Amino acid sequence: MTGQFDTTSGGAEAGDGHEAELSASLTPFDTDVEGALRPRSLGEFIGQETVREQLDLVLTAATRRGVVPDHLLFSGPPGLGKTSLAMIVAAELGGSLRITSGPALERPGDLAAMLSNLIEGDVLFIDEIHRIARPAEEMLYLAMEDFRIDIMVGKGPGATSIPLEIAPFTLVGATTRSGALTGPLRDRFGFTAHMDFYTDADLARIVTRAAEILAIPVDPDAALEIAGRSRGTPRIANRLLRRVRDFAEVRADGRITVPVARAALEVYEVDELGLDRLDRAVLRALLVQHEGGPVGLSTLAVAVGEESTTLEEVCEPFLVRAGLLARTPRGRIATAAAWEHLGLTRPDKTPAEPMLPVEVDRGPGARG
Ligand SMILES: Nc1ncnc2c1ncn2[C@@H]1O[C@H](COP(=O)(O)OP(=O)(O)OP(=O)(O)O)[C@@H](O)[C@H]1O
Repeated sequence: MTGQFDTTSGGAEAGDGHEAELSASLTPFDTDVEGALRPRSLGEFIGQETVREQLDLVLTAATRRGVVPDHLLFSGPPGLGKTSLAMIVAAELGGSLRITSGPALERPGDLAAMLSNLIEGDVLFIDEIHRIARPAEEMLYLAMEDFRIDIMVGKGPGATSIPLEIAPFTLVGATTRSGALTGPLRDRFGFTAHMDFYTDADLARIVTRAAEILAIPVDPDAALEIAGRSRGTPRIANRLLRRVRDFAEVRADGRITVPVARAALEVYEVDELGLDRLDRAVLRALLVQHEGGPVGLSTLAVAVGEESTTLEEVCEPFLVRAGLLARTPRGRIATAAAWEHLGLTRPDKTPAEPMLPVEVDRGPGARG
């Protein structure tokens, strides 16, 4: 079954100038390279076996009962396939996919317009749902539970609310911070999928699949080499593949072999663990300027000329996950693996042992 993907209308009222904003951040399957690489069915979706099995059960059972499936929440770091899964849900159900994001739903009217335009079986995808404004969130409660919204007419004491039935639909919410969702919103999802980082073997399959779609000849070992530097993330794997392809076409014969992949990734400054220049600059500042810490985040940020938030949100999660950096109450510290990775020797920071008087047992009857 193939669903339709409506990412342009956003469901907002025509002419309010808000359509593009409501649906700006996302792309349908075929508009760009990333879209072309998206898996289109659960069968094509590589890895995340548990999520796939659970989701398949939810969708199949609902289809057999002839009802719309429960609302679905996909949580996990960026680039792991939440948007792709939402598209797959719509495709598997044969419904249309309406795409928007939490920050775009500033006014409840924006959401009301989208909801009232849904037809039965549609899938409404709200990316970054943890960033939805409170009034829109409250409207969503009723919509999710009773397929109904209350439209406020008028202002002040004369204002009245008119209930409006909406078509049964499935909401798919995606979030990188499920902890930031309010309890009432989280409770209204019938199924939550926690997406994990991918194994190198799964990423190598993703690279191989993408290479086939893009008609890039790639050796299996080279796919694994790219996978190993992709930080467990399909989006990064596909991006590195495209950069390695550039290198292979310009500096080699077009085929991606292990030496070609290694040479390319050296040019793009992606090391064997997947660290980029900024990651290594952070580690170097921590090791060389601060002897491995502990050091505060803002001090590190100044040392590498970046914003603290960039360090905290972009570099740190991976450095921590790779076991190179640890957060402690006194600040960031480097692990032994970090010294080893940058090929540096840890200075001996143990303070000199104070000379303590040693008591010697000279045995009974001994004299001073
Ligand atoms: N399981 C998978 N199998 C094959 N390709 C995948 C898989 N998951 C993701 N991809 C690829 O990775 C790219 C990024 O995936 P997607 O946009 O769905 O991630 P996301 O989690 O929604 O990210 P974000 O939260 O940043 O929007 C897609 O274009 C797709 O090609």
